Amino acid sequence: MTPPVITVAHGVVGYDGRPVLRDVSLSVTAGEVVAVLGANGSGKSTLIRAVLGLVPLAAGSVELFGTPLRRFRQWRRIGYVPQRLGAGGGVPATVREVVASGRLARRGVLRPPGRADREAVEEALRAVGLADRAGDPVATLSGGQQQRTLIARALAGRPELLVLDEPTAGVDAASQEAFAGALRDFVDGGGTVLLVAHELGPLRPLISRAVVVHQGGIAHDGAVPEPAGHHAEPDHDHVHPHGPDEPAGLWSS
Ligand SMILES: Nc1ncnc2c1ncn2[C@@H]1O[C@H](COP(=O)(O)OP(=O)(O)OP(=O)(O)O)[C@@H](O)[C@H]1O
Repeated sequence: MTPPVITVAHGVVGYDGRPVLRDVSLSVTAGEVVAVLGANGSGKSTLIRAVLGLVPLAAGSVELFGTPLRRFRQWRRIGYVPQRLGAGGGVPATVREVVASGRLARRGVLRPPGRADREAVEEALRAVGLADRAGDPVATLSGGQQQRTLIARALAGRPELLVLDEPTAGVDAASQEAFAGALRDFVDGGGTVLLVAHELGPLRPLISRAVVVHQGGIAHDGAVPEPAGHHAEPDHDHVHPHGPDEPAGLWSS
């Protein structure tokens, strides 16, 4: 049997001795699109950073593609888009250069890019709707377009797993739609996705499962919860898949 793409078993993470994740277990199988939801500071980013080995576990274990994290070396199978580019300080790189950097893990730094590299870069640029901006300096793009550039960089490496931290936060509607389209193509091609989100927006129909992080644990793992505003509707009387002690405003924080 194929092992899960991600397995976290009883993961504990703390910063400076202060626990952030207490006992988190999570398994993601190939082809799933899992959204990690929760209020600000609940530990969503910490969870995905622990999955990637970017923060150490105080206890518990992580496996990627069936291999314990400490022995895992096949990083080309994973594309990661962190939360923000930051102000950038006027990086002169063009959109195409940034996206092409996503091929480095595959081709190595010293070998010049080949046709497969160039094709993967152009395809990724098309996937996120930035082919016409490829020659422009990244600094001249909107925040949403810069975020799409990072997503294209991850896609250019042709990963099997995409890990995205708030890919659509503060991103304009056009970029959100473009991103949703690129993600759909990726998933249709057999890709697996783990993403942190505050609001799902156009991503919503793509999400197969939601994991809600609350007070250092997983408060819900299953169907995508309704947006918070929905609760105010007068005809809102269906039974929730999650417990009655669920925190309000998971979506509005
Ligand atoms: N490097 C760090 N050192 C110390 N504390 C940290 C560090 N990173 C995060 N924290 C703290 O850990 C807690 C969880 O942070 P995390 O970024 O995982 O939450 P989050 O759910 O992703 O929040 P947000 O929605 O604001 O991005 C917060 O209280 C945060 O201040």
